Amino acid sequence: MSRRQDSTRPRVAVVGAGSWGTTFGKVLADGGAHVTMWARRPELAGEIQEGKRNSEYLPGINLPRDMHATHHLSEALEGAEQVYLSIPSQAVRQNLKAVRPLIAKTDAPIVSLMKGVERRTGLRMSQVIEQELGCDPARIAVASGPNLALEIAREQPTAAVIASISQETAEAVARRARNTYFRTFVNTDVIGTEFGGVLKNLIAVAIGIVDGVGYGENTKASIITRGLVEMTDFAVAFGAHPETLQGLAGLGDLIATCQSPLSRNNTAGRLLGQGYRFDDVVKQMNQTAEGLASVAPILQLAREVGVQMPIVEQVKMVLDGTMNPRDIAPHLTTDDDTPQGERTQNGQAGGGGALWRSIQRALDQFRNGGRGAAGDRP
Ligand SMILES: NC(=O)C1=CN([C@@H]2O[C@H](COP(=O)(O)OP(=O)(O)OC[C@H]3O[C@@H](n4cnc5c(N)ncnc54)[C@H](O)[C@@H]3O)[C@@H](O)[C@H]2O)C=CC1
Ligand SMILES: O=C(CO)COP(=O)(O)O
Repeated sequence: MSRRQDSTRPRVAVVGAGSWGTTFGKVLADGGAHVTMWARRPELAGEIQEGKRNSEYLPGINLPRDMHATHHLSEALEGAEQVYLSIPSQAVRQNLKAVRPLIAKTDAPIVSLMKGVERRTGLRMSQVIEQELGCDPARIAVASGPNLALEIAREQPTAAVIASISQETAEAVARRARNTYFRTFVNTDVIGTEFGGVLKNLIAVAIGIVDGVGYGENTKASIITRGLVEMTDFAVAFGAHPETLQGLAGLGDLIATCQSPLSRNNTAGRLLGQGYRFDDVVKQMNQTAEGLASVAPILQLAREVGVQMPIVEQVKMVLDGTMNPRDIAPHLTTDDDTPQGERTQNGQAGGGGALWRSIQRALDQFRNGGRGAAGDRP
């Protein structure tokens, strides 16, 4: 590629050069963009820029020749038509403070690639971006889906979804972030798309735990299925469309993350299930496992809207060391004797929560002449 051809390519910036940021940079470059990565560490920026490698995060992967990297944020952001963010969720706010003045004169879409919530505030990443950049939410997009970085870096065919409250923004980002091995769909359900990515991490930790204990496929399938119910109840209570949780950002990502040993959340869970203590697991993980920091704020949010999340509750107990990993199950050990309807634990889409559940139970009892329990509901 000549310098002239390179300069006619649309410029994009990727902030964060870990496994996902670098992989996404490759996706964008292979899709025709002029990509500049920002890496916090100069030596990593140097390796990507000079060697076209990121040996720490993507061993064995050759990066495109025209993918660039710098550890100067201003250089990375200069002239960017779109800005992608891929750093651990707990570090996003502080990094955005540095980004803000550098993009003040542009209206470039800002795209979150992250799958966590901020521990202190419980906010989704698009909300943190909106707060810190003070920008129109229609400029913000999020990318999610079954996207294990190393598989995509190996160019294995994958689909993802780009969500923005602005269809136009979602489409502009989806057009840029696609190539022969990476296809992007769009939706306008930012809440469902973001929460799907956050919540599947928590279920993947649970799957890792039971895997580490040595339980088999029945346990895992039960947790995945009931986990999807928890994810849906929670997200819908916050305004998500239930269909989003059936899509790439929900079920799709849940399957990928729960099945793959590449998943860091799954790996962290497995170590816990094998008997390692939480502190030791954190020490052993040299990449980001977002689920570990998201458990507490998600449970706090769930309590605020009256949504029950028995699997996530148990993950927290295992993390806290108050539950033996062997006892984790797709239900609460404190379940009462009344069999639950299968469809959701919290009632209808829309999130009536515990209140709705009691009403359902009372109605069922009334229909049964005051006898018996609620059966499976469609
Ligand atoms: N790796 C994957 O397969 C996927 C990851 N994600 C999400 O992408 C986000 C980033 O994860 P990964 O790239 O996988 O993590 P990673 O652990 O591979 O890389 C994180 C990067 O952020 C940098 N970093 C750490 N602390 C920082 C700070 N305070 N300020 C600036 N940079 C800092 C690290 O040096 C590293 O370059 C997470 O929210 C994750 O859930 C989403 C889809 C796939
Ligand atoms: O989000 C992911 C796959 O879609 C990556 O999952 P982990 O963060 O658990 O590796």
